[in-house]
Amino acid sequence: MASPARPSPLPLPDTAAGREGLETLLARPAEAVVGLDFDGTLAPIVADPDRAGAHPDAVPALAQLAPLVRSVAVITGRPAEKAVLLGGFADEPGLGHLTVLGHYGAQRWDAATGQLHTPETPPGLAAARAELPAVLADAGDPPGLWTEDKGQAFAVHTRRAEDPEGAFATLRGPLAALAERHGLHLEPGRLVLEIRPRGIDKGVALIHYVQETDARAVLYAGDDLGDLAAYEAVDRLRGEGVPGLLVCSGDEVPELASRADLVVPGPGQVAALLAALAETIRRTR
Ligand SMILES: O=P(O)(O)OC[C@H]1O[C@H](O[C@H]2O[C@H](CO)[C@@H](O)[C@H](O)[C@H]2O)[C@H](O)[C@@H](O)[C@@H]1O
Repeated sequence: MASPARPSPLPLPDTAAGREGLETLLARPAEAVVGLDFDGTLAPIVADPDRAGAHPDAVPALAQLAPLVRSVAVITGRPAEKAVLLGGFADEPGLGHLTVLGHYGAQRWDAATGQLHTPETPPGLAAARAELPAVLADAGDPPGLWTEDKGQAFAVHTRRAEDPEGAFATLRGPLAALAERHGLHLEPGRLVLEIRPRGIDKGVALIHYVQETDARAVLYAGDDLGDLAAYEAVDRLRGEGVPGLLVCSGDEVPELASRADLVVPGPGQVAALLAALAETIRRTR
């Protein structure tokens, strides 16, 4: 397949598989799905999760790219409605067909209908939440913790603790045991330990979305451990003949960065990549 000419801002992936994924996306954009994580990928990491917002270049870049590809999905650990709000995704020209898969794919919001589909609250969550204060107290109640109640899940943040890394390490085992006792899953992330339902992850969500849209190429960008399942899904899709490009936003999580085809410094450069993709597709079609 002939490679379309690329303008200089479009970086070249480090791997042959990534280059094939990029070339396929550029050659047949109308068959491609773009999947994007929110925090750390579209939105810079900040101390207060309620004050996270999309990078100023992210939504304009997405709005340029979305009409040129088959579909764009934001796949996030956030509740979908929270990501829509923080991202400013609703009523955005160009994003009329955006899908936001929240709670690692358990929940779905579609811009086209404005409808939000939320599953039943998982059994065990209320009991785990009630037990949390005792678990934190037994672990010495590290000062400066903040618990985010997400409805279908809850997350203990250590970013604003006196010793963020130390508190994370101290709490990981006890919170894993709490999740286990209640049939739930512990999802570790960037200075956050989240207790959420089992049975769904970003990989399952991405595979379903690619199947639903009958896509023949995929780009996925993420920054954290919760994105590893989506990376594994792209590997599986490649094995089934669907080329893919794995992008990592920043290198704070080596488990992810080491598996990426392309590492960019952060959300500003993810936005620049999306804009460069849109520009290249427009120039070469
Ligand atoms: O799947 P994502 O979209 O990446 O969401 C993962 C978690 O992101 C949020 O926490 C992270 O971002 C915060 C704001 O920048 C930061 O303060 C925190 O340290 C990060 O872990 C969010 O608060 C969680 O609910 C998401 O699960």
